[in-house]
Amino acid sequence: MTLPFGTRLRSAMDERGPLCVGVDPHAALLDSWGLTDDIAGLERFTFTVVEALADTVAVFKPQAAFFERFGSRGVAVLERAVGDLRAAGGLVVMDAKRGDIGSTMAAYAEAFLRKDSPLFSDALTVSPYLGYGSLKPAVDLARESGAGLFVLALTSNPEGAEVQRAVREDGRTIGATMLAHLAAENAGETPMGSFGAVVGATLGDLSSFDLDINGPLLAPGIGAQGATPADLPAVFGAAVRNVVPNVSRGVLRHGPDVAALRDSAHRYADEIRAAVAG
Ligand SMILES: O=c1ccn([C@@H]2O[C@H](COP(=O)(O)O)[C@@H](O)[C@H]2O)c(=O)[nH]1
Repeated sequence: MTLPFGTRLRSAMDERGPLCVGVDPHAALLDSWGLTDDIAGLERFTFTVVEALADTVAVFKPQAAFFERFGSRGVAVLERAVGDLRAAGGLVVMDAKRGDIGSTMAAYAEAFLRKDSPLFSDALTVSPYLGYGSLKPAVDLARESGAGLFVLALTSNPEGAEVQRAVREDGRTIGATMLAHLAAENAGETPMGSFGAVVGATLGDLSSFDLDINGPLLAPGIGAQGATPADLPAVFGAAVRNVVPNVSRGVLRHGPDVAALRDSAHRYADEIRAAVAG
């Protein structure tokens, strides 16, 4: 029987360190690695990351858009990468940010969260901006498959505030409302639930939000977007223990040298561990 995502995530971060590396084959990164911006370049980039990091990093977050831009052949590379990363013991959070009316959401959920799907991932990022309830098919299938979700709550980009900090009639912000839904989803789970929030590491002091959702907080924004591991305690407060810090370009820019990629990931993991232990 598959253990729930929250349980597997806690073990993976305890064993391999609290780091999520993004697999984001930007055209600019392919170029800086001396690769062509085509399927051959995509494959070389992706499987170099797999070779360098699959056996040492806890969590990987492939950004689906960078594979989808090459059509079906790009998606085939993504499928193989997900399989290889999982086979080497890494957890895969598919960053596809899916969200739609419930009946369509059920199909998105099948694509990423049904155990025999070619793109089955340990967790999926989802957008709740068609209403949190529209995510129910994904919540239900994730529970059945032992997978997880990361719901966009307080994103790392400055534009997110106009939606996520908007205040509802009951006085709560939209972001706080999403966090409350997730806390309800995770109630009573140990060591933590499987339903996480995306909360940017770039956002400064978040003490006005209740981040205690008893679930993981996926924190993009470290490295290229300007946040650092040392910022994490001030941003997340007591919830820092449940933070899954993501670094994409900050690690990937060290390729294509396999040893340099590994060194960079280990440095980030060490810095994050020190900051969290603080
Ligand atoms: O709020 C969000 C949600 C997702 N992302 C994604 O994370 C990575 C960040 O990449 P860096 O190179 O480390 O900046 C990327 O895939 C984004 O789409 C985010 O940045 N913010």
